Amino acid sequence: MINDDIDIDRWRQALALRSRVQIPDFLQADAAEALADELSTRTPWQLAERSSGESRTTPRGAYPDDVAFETLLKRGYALAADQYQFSYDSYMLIRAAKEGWDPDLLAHHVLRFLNTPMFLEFARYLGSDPTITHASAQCTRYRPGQFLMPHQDLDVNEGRRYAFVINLSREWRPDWGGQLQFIDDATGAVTETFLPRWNSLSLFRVPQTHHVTLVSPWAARPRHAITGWWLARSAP
Ligand SMILES: O=C(O)CCC(=O)C(=O)O
Ligand SMILES: [Fe+2]
Repeated sequence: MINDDIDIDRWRQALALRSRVQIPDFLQADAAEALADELSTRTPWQLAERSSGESRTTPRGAYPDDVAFETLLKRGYALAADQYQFSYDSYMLIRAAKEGWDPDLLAHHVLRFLNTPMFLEFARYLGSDPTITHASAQCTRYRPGQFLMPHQDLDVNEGRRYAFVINLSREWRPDWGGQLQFIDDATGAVTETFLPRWNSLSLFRVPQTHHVTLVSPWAARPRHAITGWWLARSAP
């Protein structure tokens, strides 16, 4: 599933030095194509957002219509002036696997692959982190107007060591927004921007302050990704 030509030692060094990297051509081309096709045509998305003041995910099969979607976005924008907000579409692979949702989806293979001994060995080596034992993953989609405000990915229970994003939207333009940016807590400066480039892996050590900028109204397609964390956990 991963591209055999990745220069692992080069990225390992860069990651150790800078705590984040973006690796191009991460998946084998046919896997990237097949997953991207599934994300854009067959994934049963649920909307995750906080416009009620608390995080909510719409029930399966009840994705809001355009009017309701716009209403929720506008409510979220109003609250975003002084509180943490986000709006993105999610397909929760861990929950889906546990509950037996949609067994024909290819995305299930990704979660399984990320948890094979071989991949976890690769993750520990690439991240110079012997504590990594598991990976979580979800599919995500950011449509025009959706966003994820600054946060650090800290989760006391989960043991998140690295965050990863496999970007699966083709020919993403910088003016389409949807950029993963890293913020210096002391100065507020943007220290690095990762465009969601086709088939790149954005990988960074947790915690770091980061956000996903608003996807522009004129973006020609949604921003699709498979994202999650490499975890240090004692039990499954
Ligand atoms: O999609 C991305 O680039 C990052 C997503 C993220 O930060 C998160 O889901 O916590
Ligand atoms: Fe994050």
